[in-house]
Amino acid sequence: MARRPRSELELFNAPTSQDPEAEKVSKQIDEELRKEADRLKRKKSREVKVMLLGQAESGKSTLQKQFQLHYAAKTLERERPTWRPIVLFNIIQAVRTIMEELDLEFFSHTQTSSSTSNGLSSSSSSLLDSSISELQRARWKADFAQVRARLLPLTAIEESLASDLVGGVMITRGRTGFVRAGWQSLLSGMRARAAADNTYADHTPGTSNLAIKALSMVQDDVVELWNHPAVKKLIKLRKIVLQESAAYFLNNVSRIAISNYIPTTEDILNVRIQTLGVTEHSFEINVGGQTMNWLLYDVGGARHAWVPYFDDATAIIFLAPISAFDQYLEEDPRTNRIDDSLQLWTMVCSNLLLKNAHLVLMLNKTDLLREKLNAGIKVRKYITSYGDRPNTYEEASEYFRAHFLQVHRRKDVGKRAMYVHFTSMLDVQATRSILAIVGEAIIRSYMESVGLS
Ligand SMILES: Nc1nc2c(ncn2[C@@H]2O[C@H](COP(=O)(O)OP(=O)(O)OP(=O)(O)O)[C@@H](O)[C@H]2O)c(=O)[nH]1
Ligand SMILES: [Mg+2]
Repeated sequence: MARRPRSELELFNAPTSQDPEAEKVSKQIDEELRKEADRLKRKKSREVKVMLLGQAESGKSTLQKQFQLHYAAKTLERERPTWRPIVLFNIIQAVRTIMEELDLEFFSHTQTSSSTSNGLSSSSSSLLDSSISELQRARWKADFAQVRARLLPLTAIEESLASDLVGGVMITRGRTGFVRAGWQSLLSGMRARAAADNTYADHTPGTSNLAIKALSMVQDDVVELWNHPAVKKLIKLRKIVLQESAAYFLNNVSRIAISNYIPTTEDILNVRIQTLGVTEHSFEINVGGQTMNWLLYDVGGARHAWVPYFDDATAIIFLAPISAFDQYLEEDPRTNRIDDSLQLWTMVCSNLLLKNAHLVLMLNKTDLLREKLNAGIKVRKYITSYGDRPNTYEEASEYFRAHFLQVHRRKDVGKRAMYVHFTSMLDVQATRSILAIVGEAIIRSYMESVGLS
């Protein structure tokens, strides 16, 4: 007859050690505990902890997606539909931001002068005034009034889409329009479910289907708005400031506005959603014949308060977006974003708690840097110390690299070697090669740290 498993209480009240049966059970338990401890020790000894650091929007989550793409492609495949509402959210956010700025431009300025000959008032504080005629302005205002009315049903969905994403928590309506705490747990819940049932379903179907429908009905208006000369002009004048990925999504509206839309890998890499807190991602990665469990910690924003929890990190990958030379911090508009990155990098290099971590520096968004320089944006205008150097990609990228290297040379408390890469996290092929190099270097450093080299 099969023996009934003993309950914990029975084991607790088990006969004394003279009882051979009890001794056998006790030995068995000891053996199992030892095995479990061994297993945990083995697992821990194969764990590579990597912390992703860098200012907000530096590309940490995008790097995490690239890791996933190269080392756990199946999971990314399963998650595809869960990015659908977020893509839609990014599009609606962009449309709403443009509309708000146009509203301010055309309808909210202090009207100073009296009516003009065509019956429209002219405003004195408009940014566009200096560069366009009154007639032009009146035409644009009329264009916008029409488009605005047609786009209202689309922008009205933003909040319910957002509240679906955050499980009803809340969403801000600022430029970044970030989603507050809650979305990650929901998204990871959705991912877990998608992974578990292996389905390809959107887990917020109601609202995102509604959003797709609304988008498909007004897609021509979205395109018209996006290509309108007034919008282009206000973007150039930096009156309208959109997320970096807005242009990508607005240029792809007709592809996305279909009922069976599933985000492509490029869409997923372009999505912008702020990470809050720390998210852990685990991958089995085989580097040089060794399969290790990599734990990637994606730290939202520049929250260095988390650093003490990662004093056992094998490596830190620090991302510095070098395209940001003409941008300032949202929370402190006097701080240039490259300066901010250098300050954070100084903190990382000089942090004693992290002194054993292998350092990798990724000078990211090189594609955007190129674009900006090609468009004639001058580094010197924003960073005076750039002086008379040529405004070329080669010169500027080298200039930024030298600054980061200098900080490392002066501030590194661990006397570590440092690996620098120029990256564009949207470039799948180039990132694949860089991840292979970075992976090997991290494993080598890991082996040295555990005395296996
Ligand atoms: N053009 C370009 N865009 C990039 C690159 N890397 C990231 N992005 C985009 O930049 C935006 C911000 O990237 P994220 O990965 O969300 O930034 P993050 O560092 O995780 O930001 P937080 O979560 O706020 O800390 C996203 O829209 C990305 O698609 C790059 O190399 N080039
Ligand atoms: Mg992030």
